[in-house]
Amino acid sequence: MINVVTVKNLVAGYGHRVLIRNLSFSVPSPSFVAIIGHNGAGKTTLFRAFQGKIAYQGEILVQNQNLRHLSNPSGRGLVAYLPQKAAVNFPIKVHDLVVMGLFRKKRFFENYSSEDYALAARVLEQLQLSHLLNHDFTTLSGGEQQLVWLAQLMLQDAGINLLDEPTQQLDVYYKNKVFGLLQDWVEARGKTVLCITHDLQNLANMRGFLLNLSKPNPVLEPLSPETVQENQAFLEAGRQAVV
Ligand SMILES: Nc1ncnc2c1ncn2[C@@H]1O[C@H](COP(=O)(O)OP(=O)(O)OP(=O)(O)O)[C@@H](O)[C@H]1O
Repeated sequence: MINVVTVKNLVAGYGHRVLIRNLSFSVPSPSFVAIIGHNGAGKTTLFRAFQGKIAYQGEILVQNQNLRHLSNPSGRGLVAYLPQKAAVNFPIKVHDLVVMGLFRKKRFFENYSSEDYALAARVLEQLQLSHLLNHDFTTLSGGEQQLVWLAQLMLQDAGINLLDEPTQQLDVYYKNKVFGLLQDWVEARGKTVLCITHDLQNLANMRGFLLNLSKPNPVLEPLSPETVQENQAFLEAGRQAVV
């Protein structure tokens, strides 16, 4: 069987500070996986390991291929990453930013076609952002900017998507909408989404798994109202001392 994502005996951190201690889990089929835990538990650090941005021990396999030995996994459409905060400090129209999600299909300096822009417009429509298409990205609210980045990531069409708090700045309406869209994306398009989030109340009715990095031995737990409630209570009870 080809596992979509397998993490084996992962150890990662910064210098002498080990944040991820011997983490192993396996996602056997395209799934939604919520990654939860207290601030500083190592959630973003886990994604940094996936991107090869920090040294780690152990193995990370995507579709049974060792990420450590894969060159340019994002260029190959294997893994896409949506960071917690991405800044743009020059004027750019929303649709020009979103269309860049198609970079894999373009050669260097090749222009985006009207078909490319039509694809970008369709993703923006799914996110109910069509009215912002011609707006300057830098003038949008924080939540609107977050949705535009999500549109760009969806256009990348990668198999495995690492999303770092994609709903952090969204209002309650959009939080629900984005989690619903991610669920559709997994189930209708066969995408795998690893999603760091503090929005536990949105997870209770999702299908997939959660991974609580604050637990002493984190494992994939199937999402259900009961597991979400148990993990919420666990996190509310406070942090465990790190020995
Ligand atoms: N480059 C770095 N060098 C040293 N320590 C770092 C570095 N980056 C992050 N840390 C520390 O590692 C810890 C874990 O950071 P990480 O960003 O993985 O947490 P997180 O679980 O994503 O938290 P949050 O929910 O607040 O986003 C934090 O205490 C942070 O200060």
